[in-house]
Order: sequence, then structure tokens, then C-alpha cells
Amino acid sequence: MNTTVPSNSLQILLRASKETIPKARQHLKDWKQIGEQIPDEEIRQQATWTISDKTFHCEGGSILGLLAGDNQDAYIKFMVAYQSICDYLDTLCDKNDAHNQDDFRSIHHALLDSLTPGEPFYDYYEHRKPFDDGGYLQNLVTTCRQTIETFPGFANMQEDMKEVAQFYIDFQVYKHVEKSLREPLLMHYYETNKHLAPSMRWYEFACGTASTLGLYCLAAYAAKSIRTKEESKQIKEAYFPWLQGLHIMLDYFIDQEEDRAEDEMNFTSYYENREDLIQRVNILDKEATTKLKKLPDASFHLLIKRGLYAIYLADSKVKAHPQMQKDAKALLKLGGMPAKFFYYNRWMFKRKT
Ligand SMILES: CC(C)=CCC/C(C)=C/CC/C(C)=C/CC/C(C)=C/CC/C(C)=C/CC/C(C)=C/COP(=O)(O)OP(=O)(O)O
Repeated sequence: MNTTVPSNSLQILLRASKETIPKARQHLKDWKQIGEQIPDEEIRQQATWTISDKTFHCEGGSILGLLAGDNQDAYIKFMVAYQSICDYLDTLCDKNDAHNQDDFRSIHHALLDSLTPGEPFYDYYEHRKPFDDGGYLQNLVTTCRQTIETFPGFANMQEDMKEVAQFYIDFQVYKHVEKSLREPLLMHYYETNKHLAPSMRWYEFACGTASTLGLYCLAAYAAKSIRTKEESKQIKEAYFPWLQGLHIMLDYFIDQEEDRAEDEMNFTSYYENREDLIQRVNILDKEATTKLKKLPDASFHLLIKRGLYAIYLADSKVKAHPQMQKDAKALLKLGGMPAKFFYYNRWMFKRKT
């Protein structure tokens, strides 16, 4: 296996298409088969639908496996299981009308369990009427634990991984509560964490907590070799919250029309106007760039950032709206030539383009 970290777009494209994406798809296929055995019909449908609908998350996350040296396979196994937990739980939250914060917190405890091998399993469904998932969620958690505990760098990176996981969990809880509480909770969330990024806006910080990219970058480096706590902190702070903020703002950018029609919260709607949006995304980009440049394998990380523009802005929802198309063109410029290169070669992703 080629264990060098690619430093140009063509290498990333070739190795993602030949190495990492096929591996991620195979794991997803296996999890779908396991999901099909879930006894409870509604949960079975939600789990299997999620795997098919969110394939892109694992395909994209697998590309970070190019940082994992000869431990790429174990990284991808961990990442697919972890992302499948995130996506499955997001579906459970979306489909739940009770908006019970305690329930959202309990089910998401699975993410913390995934990062703490050896601890007893939490009772994830404690706030739900009893149902049988056939051990599906615990099975995903166990796979995460069994892989991550073998990573040489895990011991020194575990605390940072748990910290970014906790930020993601808090976001999921606040984002799915009763509508009238979402804004105040997310604003307060920013106020209590403002010291981490004083020049961010509250809705940009919310996006900064909602991505799993930082965790995957930490996991990939942990898979490769022993790391110091200082290295771990530097990696975490390069991805969280700025690059992650850019990532999820792009995700919300493409969903804006759909969310408007369905009266769903969309973080792009808080910008004053289109110019403000483009200017602020530029700032998120610049802050992320400054931090990514200081990392080992800087050119790889910068290409991941550029790839995000390409993959999100290629979504078919963008083409359907002339104004969005115009804004997307302006945003794609921020990704430069590599973003355009990825954009025209995006066919290998299972995204609706
Ligand atoms: C190979 C080629 C052609 C190009 C490579 C280019 C490249 C380098 C691309 C980068 C790919 C990459 C790293 C993608 C990231 C994938 C990833 C990890 C996605 C997960 C993102 C995530 C956690 C999304 C969830 C966002 C979230 C919390 C939404 C909130 O949900 P909600 O508001 O309920 O909305 P939904 O209805 O959407 O659930």
C-alpha cells in the first residue's frame, strides 16, 4: 500500500477513487446488511435508509484515511462505524416529534462510548418506549472501540476526540429541540464558548461544532503513529471550529431553499444578505487556511478544504436556483483551481449532482 500523504489534487483523486472510497462503500454495504436484520420495522427502515442516503459522508470521510499510513483500513473501519452512528442518530432525532433533550443526549452517548473502550455501555434508548434494534447501535459502538483502541496515537488524542465529539452532541441536542428553543440555546452555546473563536458569529460557531472532520483527522493521525498531546491539540484547533464551520455552512448553503420551504432552521439565513454571506465564508476560509498551513501535511489539508467547495457546490439543488447558482460560482472561486478540478471530477461520489 502507498503510505505517503498525497500533496496534489490528482493524487487525491486517484487514490480516493481506487483506495478509500471503495473500502468505505464495502463497509457501508456490510452495515446495511446488518441493518436489514433489525427486528423493529420502523427502526430498520430508518437505519437502512440513512445508510443509503448519507453514503457521501463516509465516502468523504474515507479520504482522510490517506493520512493514516499503513493503518488506512482500520481508520476507514472506525470512521464508517462512527459516521454511521452520527447519521443514524440524526435520523432518529429528525423523526422524533417529542423533541426530548434528555432522549437526544442519551442516544448520542453512543458517540462518547465509541471513544471510551472498556467502559460499560450506556442505556442509549432509556427515554424511548422499548423497542428492539437487534443490538445495531451497540454493534456500531463496539466496532469503533475495537478499532480505535489499536491506534498507536489514541492514548494521547483521546481527550481531544472526546471534546470535539461532545461539541457535536451538544449541537445535535440544541438543533433538534422544540423550534422556539433552538436559537436561544445555540446563542447561549456560543456565548459560553466564545473564547474559542471570539470573531465568529453564533450561527457560524454552531456550524463549527456540527462537523465530524476534526475527529476524523485526529483519528487518522492516531491510526498512523504515536502522537504527543501538543500535536493532538494543534490538529484539533486547525479543524475546529473554523474549517468545520466552513464545511457545515456549505452544507446549509445547498439546503437553504429546501429548508425555507419546510420552515427548517438554516444557518445561511442569518447573514444580512448575499454579499455578507460570501464575505463571511471568505473569512471562515482565511482563518481555516492560516491554521491548516501550520499542520504537518499542510498541502493535503488545504486540498481537503478546497475539495469541500467542489463536492458541496456541485449538488443538484444548486443548479435548480439561479441566485444560488450565482452565489455558488462566487464561493467556488474561493476554492481556486483545485476546487474546480475536483468539481469536474466529482462523478465518483454518490451525491445528487
Ligand atoms: C475524489 C474527488 C473527486 C474529490 C475529493 C475532493 C475532496 C478532498 C473532498 C472532501 C470530502 C470530504 C472530506 C467531505 C466531508 C465528509 C463528511 C465527513 C461529512 C459528514 C458531515 C456531517 C457530520 C454532516 C452532518 C451535518 C449536520 C449536523 C446537519 C444537521 O442536520 P439537520 O440540520 O438535521 O439537517 P439534515 O436534514 O441534513 O440532517
